[in-house]
Amino acid sequence: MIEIDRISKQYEGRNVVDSVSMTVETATITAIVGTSGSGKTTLLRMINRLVEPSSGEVRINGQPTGALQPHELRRRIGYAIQGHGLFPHHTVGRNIGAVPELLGWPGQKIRARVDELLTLFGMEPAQFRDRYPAELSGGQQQRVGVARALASRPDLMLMDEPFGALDPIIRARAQEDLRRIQKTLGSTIMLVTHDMEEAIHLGDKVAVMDAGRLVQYGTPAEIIQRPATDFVAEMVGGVDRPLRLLSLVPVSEIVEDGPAEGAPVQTSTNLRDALSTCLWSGRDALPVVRDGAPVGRVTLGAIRARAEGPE
Ligand SMILES: Nc1ncnc2c1ncn2[C@@H]1O[C@H](COP(=O)(O)OP(=O)(O)OP(=O)(O)O)[C@@H](O)[C@H]1O
Repeated sequence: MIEIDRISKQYEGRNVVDSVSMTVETATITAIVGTSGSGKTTLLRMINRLVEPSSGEVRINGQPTGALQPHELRRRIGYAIQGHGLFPHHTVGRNIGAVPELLGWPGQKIRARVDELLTLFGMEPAQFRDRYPAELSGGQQQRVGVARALASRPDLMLMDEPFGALDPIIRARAQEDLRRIQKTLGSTIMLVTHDMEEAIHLGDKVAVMDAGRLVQYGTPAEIIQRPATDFVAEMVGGVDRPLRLLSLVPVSEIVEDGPAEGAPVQTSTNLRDALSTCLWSGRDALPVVRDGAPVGRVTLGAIRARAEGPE
């Protein structure tokens, strides 16, 4: 568990981060979102003490970060930045193994971890281990950057706009990869983004920053349904709020008994996709299957009711 306790940063007498408190549960993703200059990066960097807080403290599993030595902090907190920050003259393998090497791990253990991470990221170790960053695509470099930050199995992984430099298609893939790997490894991740869509898509919790203050901290559904301030409402965007809400809910939640015609959807399909299938195919109910076996139907009426808010 990560506890951020009334942490502030002043520059030239101005609070750029103003008494932010939040608790981050282990094995979750927290997305810190806000406009430019709202203090997101400063908040993130106070967690690994790249920026020294003016006041307040951060505790990792109960231990204040101020009491940890720099090498301890490096081991316990991974950090990945936009543009990847890879060492250009080191191979992929050395880049990923950089922190374990610093920590004095035996070579065999480093190599095993490098190969494990490359495999998790869908990059064949034999093919990629000895390449240099310049010989990789942008998406591959991004994956190596994240793999490097995860290599020492940190208690916490900090990511600053990790997908900022990627084009939208690669970005969606990269987000999915991160989700999958986070679940596999049980990592605790805090990431900064200026994109509310990305925050809602990736975060178990979303922290909205405005002018140095944490204005709302909640689940994506809470942020969408009950924005705490006009600013949050504006960031979420009023118009397609129901659609965003639907994209968070799987069909399994509102499946009911009864018949329906045509091609089925999976229980894991989200309601936004089910709605577009209904509208696209002109049906007011869709059969639902789980692992190929019929389990009932989902109706347009039930999707609409769900879009209007929780019962
Ligand atoms: N070293 C510094 N000295 C003085 N002011 C700073 C310093 N670092 C950041 N600031 C100011 O603090 C405020 C918050 O900056 P920060 O980088 O945390 O915001 P951000 O939300 O991450 O913005 P962006 O999305 O543009 O990166 C800004 O007004 C910035 O100009």
